[in-house]
Amino acid sequence: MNVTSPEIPVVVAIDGPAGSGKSSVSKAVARRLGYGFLDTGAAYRALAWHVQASGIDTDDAASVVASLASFDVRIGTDPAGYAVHVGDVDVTTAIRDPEISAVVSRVARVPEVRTHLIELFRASMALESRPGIVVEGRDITTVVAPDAPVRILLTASPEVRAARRSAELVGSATTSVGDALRARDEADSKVVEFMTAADGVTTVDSTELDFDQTVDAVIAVIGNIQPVTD
Ligand SMILES: Nc1ncnc2c1ncn2[C@@H]1O[C@H](COP(=O)(O)OP(=O)(O)OP(=O)(O)O)[C@@H](O)[C@H]1O
Ligand SMILES: Nc1ccn([C@@H]2O[C@H](COP(=O)(O)O)[C@@H](O)[C@H]2O)c(=O)n1
Repeated sequence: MNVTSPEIPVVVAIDGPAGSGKSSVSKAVARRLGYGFLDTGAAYRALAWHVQASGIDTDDAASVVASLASFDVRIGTDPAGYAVHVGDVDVTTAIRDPEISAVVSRVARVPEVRTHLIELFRASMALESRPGIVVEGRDITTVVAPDAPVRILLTASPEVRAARRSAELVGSATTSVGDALRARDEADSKVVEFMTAADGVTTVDSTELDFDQTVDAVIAVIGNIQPVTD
């Protein structure tokens, strides 16, 4: 596959449902290829954190939109030194809290929020200095970077996703974790389509694959991208 210019980073777009392995697999792929890594869900999570920290109700769309003016988010694209900041606060760990997962869809459904964050994502992609960038989320293959040379839908069965996620969360039963994933997918699906692959998008189903096999499967899809040298 050819890419138009050596200066423009190759974009690998990856979407998928909650807990499908998007961030961990994308980060590992980026590290292997020497690419950048952009976790777009982290921006929506950071906004949910900012809204709550500002004492705003996440259901109050007008106030959520107003909060964008003070939302100073920075998401690094170094897969080895991944960190998320809002202003001076390192929120890398805080935004993974199940409390944030439970409310993030409420801010992500607001159209002005999506427009604002999509602009930030595109700016970050354009500024990437590595030869490529793996960008993961829900609408990367369809809205953020529909022309990306590589577009992947990363899936796994709901049972396997719940089991993997509950293994991360000490003291959480698989059934309640599964319910939370399902509720988030249901809410997010009303806004963007990520449960089925759009035209031209390759599905990688990791249900029967271990982590390394999944990374290999994604890298196999990326295949032989060759930057065009003039
Ligand atoms: N193929 C795999 N085999 C085993 N474990 C996996 C595999 N893929 C991902 N995992 C594990 O599943 C868990 C969920 O992965 P991850 O957090 O990357 O998913 P995600 O899609 O980014 O989730 P979310 O949408 O909630 O942010 C992690 O513990 C990760 O290590
Ligand atoms: N492109 C995206 C990415 C994420 N979202 C919203 O953010 C939430 C958190 O995303 P994770 O990938 O960290 O799970 C997700 O549930 C969506 O509400 C989005 O809308 N678009």
